[in-house]
Amino acid sequence: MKLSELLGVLDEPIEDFLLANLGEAVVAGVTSDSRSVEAGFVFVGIPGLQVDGTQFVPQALENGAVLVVVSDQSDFPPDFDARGKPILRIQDPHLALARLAGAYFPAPLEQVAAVTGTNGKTSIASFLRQIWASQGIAAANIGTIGIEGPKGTRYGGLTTPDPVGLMQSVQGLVAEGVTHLALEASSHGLEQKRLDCLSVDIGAFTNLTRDHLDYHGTFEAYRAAKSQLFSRLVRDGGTAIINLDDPSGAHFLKVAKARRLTCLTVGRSSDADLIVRSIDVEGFDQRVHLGGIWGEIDCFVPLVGSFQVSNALVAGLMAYAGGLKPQDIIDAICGLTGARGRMELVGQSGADTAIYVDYSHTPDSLEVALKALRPFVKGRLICVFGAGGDRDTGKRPLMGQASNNFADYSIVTDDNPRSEDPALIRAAVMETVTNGVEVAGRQKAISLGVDMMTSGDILLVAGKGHETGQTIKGEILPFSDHEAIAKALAEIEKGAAL
Ligand SMILES: CC(=O)N[C@H]1[C@@H](OP(=O)(O)OP(=O)(O)OC[C@H]2O[C@@H](n3ccc(=O)[nH]c3=O)[C@H](O)[C@@H]2O)O[C@H](CO)[C@@H](O)[C@@H]1O[C@H](C)C(=O)N[C@@H](C)C(=O)N[C@H](CCC(=O)O)C(=O)O
Ligand SMILES: Nc1ncnc2c1ncn2[C@@H]1O[C@H](COP(=O)(O)OP(=O)(O)OP(=O)(O)O)[C@@H](O)[C@H]1O
Ligand SMILES: N[C@H](CCC[C@H](N)C(=O)O)C(=O)O
Ligand SMILES: [Mg+2]
Repeated sequence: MKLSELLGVLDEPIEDFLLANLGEAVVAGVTSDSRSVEAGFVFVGIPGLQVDGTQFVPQALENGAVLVVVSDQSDFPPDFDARGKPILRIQDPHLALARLAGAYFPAPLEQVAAVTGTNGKTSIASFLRQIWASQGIAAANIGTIGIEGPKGTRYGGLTTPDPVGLMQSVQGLVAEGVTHLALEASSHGLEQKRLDCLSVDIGAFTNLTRDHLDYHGTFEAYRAAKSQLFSRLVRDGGTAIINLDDPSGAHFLKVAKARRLTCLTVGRSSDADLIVRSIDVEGFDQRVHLGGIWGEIDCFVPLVGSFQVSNALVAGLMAYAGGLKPQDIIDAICGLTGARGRMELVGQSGADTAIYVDYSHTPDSLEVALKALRPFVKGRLICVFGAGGDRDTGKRPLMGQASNNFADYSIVTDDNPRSEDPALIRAAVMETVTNGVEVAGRQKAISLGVDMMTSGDILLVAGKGHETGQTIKGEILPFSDHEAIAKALAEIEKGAAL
């Protein structure tokens, strides 16, 4: 692709001398990491939290960058003379990176949907892919659990990947025949415009509770970041799906209406387009009576927790917005499987017991998960959990409180301590815990939880869900809650056999 063609996707003016001198140059790649620059690459210097990418302009040019794009607010490193160099100064490098990545890695899709909110994104993206797939559509979802597509699952890193990595993945999926894509729009991703490389047809909002205040500073700023899905990202004429049961639903509806997006709402209120009239728990399944635009109809959700009803219906409305028929959607919901590590039943420690792994790592999701399990508890509800390091410190005592209030016994342990001292994180969680114990080391804590179970007990191992590693002091050590539980169960069996 020629540079002049690529630069056409930027809204900002390009100086004539750049186009005259470089317009015909063939671009060999786009990146925001100077260490990946090769001859012919366009390098975009992103002002980051640690460092301003503009500092790496000399390195990028040395590595053969055909053009570097930097913020008009940034300073070059000392002694660097920018005169006569192929440098484009623009207002918004994040947006430029996304637009350039989108143009450089074209990936024609029929439908792109993105879901935002504090909890439920991974579940909804996976459910939407499953609903599409039930109709023979080649679909994929990309997010916290990686990529799930027709050819299986690949582990991933970020909830919303950076635009270059994202577009490379999307191109791979398109080459496999994928036409429909469901994405998770994290607040970091929206703020950093990571999804601006794609044209989003359908957006959805689930719920908003405390998370990521370390990054956003205030709840209002966090909400504003999430609101960008409707205020900016969903394309003109696109559709917004909104969960009205959440207190922030009305705000998101207002934002979507201001953009004149087609709005479809779901919730218990009779104002919702899809009305949840009642939910009856039938064993580990739920029967939901719906009213509104799909008529008076029952929908069967084969998952635990009323939050999964909300997730399934948001995904259902996203599929509906894309043209699927209500009956086909309801049939597909009946066959949904939960995303890995989301309220997943992974074992038993004796008769009438159950062990669940769940990804709840916020005060609200921990409360929601514990409340979802409560109806099935005949003995005690035991909760093993911790809080992540290098993340919002304010949520730690609130997570302790959630477990204290809604579990019968709390085992407070380590999540991903990252660069922090795990003992200090545990101490912050323990501030509000009166009904439990602190245990250093996640395996030890899980083994204790499994060991103390007696008939009628349910154990919830919360916080790490699908994760296969534990980040401690910059190193990712292999760790999986699934394996830790299996190990604890094997130890009990071994003990019993002796
Ligand atoms: C807080 C956050 O969003 N951080 C992201 C951000 O890092 P940063 O701002 O610290 O970047 P930086 O290190 O200052 O570097 C600035 C720029 O210089 C470049 N650089 C750097 C060094 C060098 O030698 N050469 C060079 O060019 C970097 O590539 C970068 O473009 O930009 C990086 C490059 O895109 C991301 O990898 C990084 O994600 C980190 C790994 C991360 O942990 N992010 C988490 C918090 C995150 O994004 N989470 C969300 C939400 C999760 C959820 O709730 O589900 C997610 O979407 O996953
Ligand atoms: N609709 C919901 N409302 C409240 N809690 C939920 C909801 N859906 C899921 N949860 C809880 O939140 C946890 C995370 O769910 P999920 O992974 O689907 O959300 P997410 O938004 O993708 O999270 P993340 O931001 O970490 O990627 C689940 O394990 C469950 O405990
Ligand atoms: N996307 C979330 C995941 C948190 C998972 C939890 N296990 C933790 O480490 O806190 C984050 O990066 O904050
Ligand atoms: Mg997720």
